[in-house]
Amino acid sequence: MSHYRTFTARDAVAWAQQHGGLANPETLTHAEEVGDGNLNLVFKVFDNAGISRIIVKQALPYVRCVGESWPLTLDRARLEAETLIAHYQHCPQHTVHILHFDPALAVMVMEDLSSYRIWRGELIRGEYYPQAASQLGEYLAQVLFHTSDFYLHPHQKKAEVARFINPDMCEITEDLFFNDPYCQHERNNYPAALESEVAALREDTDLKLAVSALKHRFFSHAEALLHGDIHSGSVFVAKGRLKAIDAEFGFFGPAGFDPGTAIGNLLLNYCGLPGLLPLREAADAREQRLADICEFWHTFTERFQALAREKTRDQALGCPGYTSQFLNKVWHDAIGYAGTELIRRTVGLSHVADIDTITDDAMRLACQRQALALGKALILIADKIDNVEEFIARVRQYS
Ligand SMILES: Nc1ncnc2c1ncn2[C@@H]1O[C@H](COP(=O)(O)OP(=O)(O)O)[C@@H](O)[C@H]1O
Ligand SMILES: CSC[C@H]1O[C@H](OP(=O)(O)O)[C@H](O)[C@@H]1O
Repeated sequence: MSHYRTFTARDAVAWAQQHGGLANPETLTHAEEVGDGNLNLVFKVFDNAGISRIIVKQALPYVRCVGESWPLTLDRARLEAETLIAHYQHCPQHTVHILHFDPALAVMVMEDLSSYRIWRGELIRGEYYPQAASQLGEYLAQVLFHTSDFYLHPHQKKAEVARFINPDMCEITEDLFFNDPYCQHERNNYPAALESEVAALREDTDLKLAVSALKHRFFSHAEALLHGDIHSGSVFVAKGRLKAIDAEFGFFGPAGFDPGTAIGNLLLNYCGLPGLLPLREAADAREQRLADICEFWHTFTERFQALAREKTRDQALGCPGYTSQFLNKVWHDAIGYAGTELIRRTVGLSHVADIDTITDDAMRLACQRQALALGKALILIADKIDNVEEFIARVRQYS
């Protein structure tokens, strides 16, 4: 018999008092539900001075943004907590700290990051965090390397793959990224004016073949413990600091998926900027986004290479030149996955504020068209791009 019940604000306060690890838990007095994501309840728990001190997050037995007609496993809370705990072990400076997890209630208690801001909002407002991209590269290099066959003993790696089997959440990604945009589906959501571009997606056999290969690798390549949904809304930033949250899509998948999702979201912002900021500021912010992608790419590559040099345990994977060969494949995958993120956020169920909050209809449509054209091109040319300079040059071609 399950003890699950949906938390009220009062429950959240009691839970935070009991499990928040504060020296003075009685000072916690009230809570507010602030969840703005697609899936879960998130409570901020405040003290008697009105300061938010602890976060209590609970999975609902359905998809929040759709409702009870779309039931969803509560086990996603365990997968989120365990992924973040594993990532914290390898990169505490860039991962939110999970303080407590209860599987029956699907509730976790975590570090309050209210002094940070969600990166997506900052990117939309034109606020620049010059270290964020390189910190995100550091986070992904650390967590992907330390959960890969380069580092883990083969037995431990296989046990970890089993612990992080996440079929229900993976199915959402499999459908939303790789199926829906390429067929007529009731979940799709795009303006009528985009119909001819969207019909062209359905008819493009080369594109669909490339998407099939990306989906197949997502199904079958258990390379590392991914965050699984590392978009700019899953990243908190502050001056010189960055922390990842929201890892309920975590599982062992192709290492290029996370860097691809991150780059895809920087590019969605790039596409939206002309509709978000005045002309001159938008042009400057676009250059910053391209510089962000460069920083992210270089940091990830250099850190992963350095970790592989110092810490590879497997004899064959330690062969000189193998890490570079592996990383070339990771980047080819990442470019393809970035393309699928651009497309699914434009025509699929779940959009991004970087484009949807553009108030001028014609401008928003132009930005959506650019995202689609860029997404398509990236999927098709992914395997031909060998370094970030070539990648940036290709992005500029679609501007
Ligand atoms: N550790 C945290 N500290 C402060 N605010 C948080 C924290 N975690 C989540 N939030 C707030 O809750 C919102 C939704 O959280 P998120 O984990 O993205 O939920 P979902 O799983 O539903 O997508 C975030 O955008 C942020 O405003
Ligand atoms: C039906 S879930 C849609 C979408 O929502 C997730 O994002 P988030 O939880 O961060 O809001 C994820 O990107 C899913 O693809």
